[in-house]
Formats: sequence, structure tokens, C-alpha cells
Amino acid sequence: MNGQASTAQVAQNMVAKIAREQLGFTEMGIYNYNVASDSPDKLSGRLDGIIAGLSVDDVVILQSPTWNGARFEHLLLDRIKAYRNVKVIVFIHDVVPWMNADASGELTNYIKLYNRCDLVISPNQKMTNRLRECGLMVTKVINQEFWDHPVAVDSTKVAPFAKRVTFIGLGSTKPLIENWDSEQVKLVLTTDKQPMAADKNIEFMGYQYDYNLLGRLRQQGGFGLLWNALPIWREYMQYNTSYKLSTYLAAGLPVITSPNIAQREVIEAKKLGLFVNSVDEAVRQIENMTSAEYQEMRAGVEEFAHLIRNGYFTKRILTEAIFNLFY
Ligand SMILES: O=c1ccn([C@@H]2O[C@H](COP(=O)(O)OP(=O)(O)O)[C@@H](O)[C@H]2O)c(=O)[nH]1
Repeated sequence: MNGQASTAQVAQNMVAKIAREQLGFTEMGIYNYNVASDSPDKLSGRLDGIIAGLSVDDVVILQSPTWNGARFEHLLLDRIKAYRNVKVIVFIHDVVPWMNADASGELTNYIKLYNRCDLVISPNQKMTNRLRECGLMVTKVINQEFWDHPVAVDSTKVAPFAKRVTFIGLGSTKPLIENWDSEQVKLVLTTDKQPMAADKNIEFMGYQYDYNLLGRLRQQGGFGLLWNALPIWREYMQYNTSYKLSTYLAAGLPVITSPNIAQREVIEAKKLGLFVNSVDEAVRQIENMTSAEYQEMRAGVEEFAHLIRNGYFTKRILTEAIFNLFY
């Protein structure tokens, strides 16, 4: 998907790049636009353009959502399925009706869409269970677990033990700033400087391009925070696979997450970070943390990050999906 300048596009483009360059797939490009502005004729021509490279017997991976709406995805699927013996894998990145209250009426349409596919790649088992409760019928479902975040880091240096908590989310940080009152632990944000943070232990690094971001996170150390102020997102974060989780891990930072996170077992088993029920709890834990405790987590992260930095989650999931289709 192109045309959106968002994390969703970055993630989709990353999957497409690995699939193209390392697994030999062909990309069917999709533009994110206002579908309602198309006449039926124009939409039809656009869909034909997307599937121009398709042949009988092909396997198609549909990265969903296209952000063009469930109706667009159904129409695209109609075109793809008109080809003889084509198999479709839907790779669910996000379930829009659970992220955005305005789209909640679309759930049935999305479930129907997934049910039209031969195999589903779901973000993780928690999301799979929730989708099943809502009517997902496809037998072949496999779980993505983590995003990749391909990057080359300086492996001669590791993240230092610093009493810093960095948050790189693109949403509002106002409540985080308002409630931050630690003198020992610094909050670091990728937004521009905000006046309400005056006199607080908060650093603003401003938006960073990817190559700067990963370098800075690694050089400055401390922890990466998963957090959101909005109730709908707090709920959604129990089920999704977060991109920034992998950004922190790729940089080599242990993470601070809620115990409700879908990746809890792995984070726990591989010692990738801390579970807290509030930001205050995170601050208290870091205030009392020893360097040895940090080092243990950092070592866990460095080991695990091999997978994320080198695209192995994407390669594994795409290969396993195709394998399962024919096995
Ligand atoms: O200064 C910044 C801040 C964020 N990001 C990127 O934006 C992502 C976070 O976006 P979002 O909060 O939408 O991701 P989510 O975790 O919700 O999937 C990070 O992982 C980074 O890849 C960036 O490149 N520069």
C-alpha cells in the first residue's frame, strides 16, 4: 500500500520488500485513496490494473487493511478469485473496526473478507481467538507474533543502562507529559518541545528518520515504552502486534509493556522487558533497578533482535503460509 505516509504503510512496504527481494514475490501495488471519489467504471479499471500481473494458479497475499475500506477489499478479492485456481492468503495487519469506533460497523464485512481466503495470517494467538469468537471460520490460521524492523546496528556497542524511558508513538503524549513527575527517570519523546513540560525531567528529540531513530535509541539506552492514552487503543493493544515494540527491540532496548500484551509469554521467557500496570509503576521499578538487572534484559533483547533486524518473522510467516497452503 502506498499514498498514506504512516507506520501502516512502512510495515506493508517492509513486508513487500522482503517478499520481493528475498523470496521472489511480485508486488501488486495498491494506492490508498478516497474510494468514494471513483465512478464504478473508474474503480473497475483501477482493480484491473492492480491484478494485471496475475495468472491462473498463482498465490496472492493480501495485506489487510488496504485502508480503502472492506468494500474495496471485497471487490479486489472478486477480481482475484475470478482467476482459476488462485489461492489467497490474507495477512491481517490490523482490524480497523477495533481501532476506530467510527468503523465498528465494518466488523462483519472484514470477517466475511477473511472467511473468503484460503489461509489467514493473524497478528498473534490472542487476536486469532478474538477473531474466532467473531466468526472467523478459515481452518488454516498462522500467527505473525512480531513485526520485523530491518536495520543494521553497531553490534560493537550495546544500549547503556540509563534511567530513561523513550516513547516513540505517533499519537498524543499529553497525558504522559502531564503525569510525569520523576526526577530520577527521564522521559524521552519524539515530538517537538512542549511548553507544559517545562521544569519536568522530559527530553524532546523531535521526529527522527528511521536511520537516526534506531541509532539514537541504541546510543542513549534505557527502555522503550508501549503506552496509549485512548481507551479504545488500550483495549486494542491487548490484541495487536505493535510495530514500535519491534523498533525498540531492533535498537536493543528492553521494553516496558502492560501484562495484557499478546506477546507476554515471549517477552517473559526471553527477558525482553518489564510488565507494569501503570507508568508510575514503571518509573518506580526503574528507580530501583540495578545495572545487573538491566544487563540481563539487554542481553535477552540483543539475542532476540537477530530475528527482527534480519526480517526472519516476515520470511518465516510468508514461507510457512505458502507451505501450509499446499501441505
Ligand atoms: O521519531 C520517530 C517516531 C516514530 N517513528 C516510527 O513510528 C513507529 C511508531 O508508530 P505507531 O505508534 O503508529 O506504531 P504502532 O506501535 O502503533 O504499530 C515507530 O516504530 C517508528 O518506526 C519514527 O520513525 N520516528
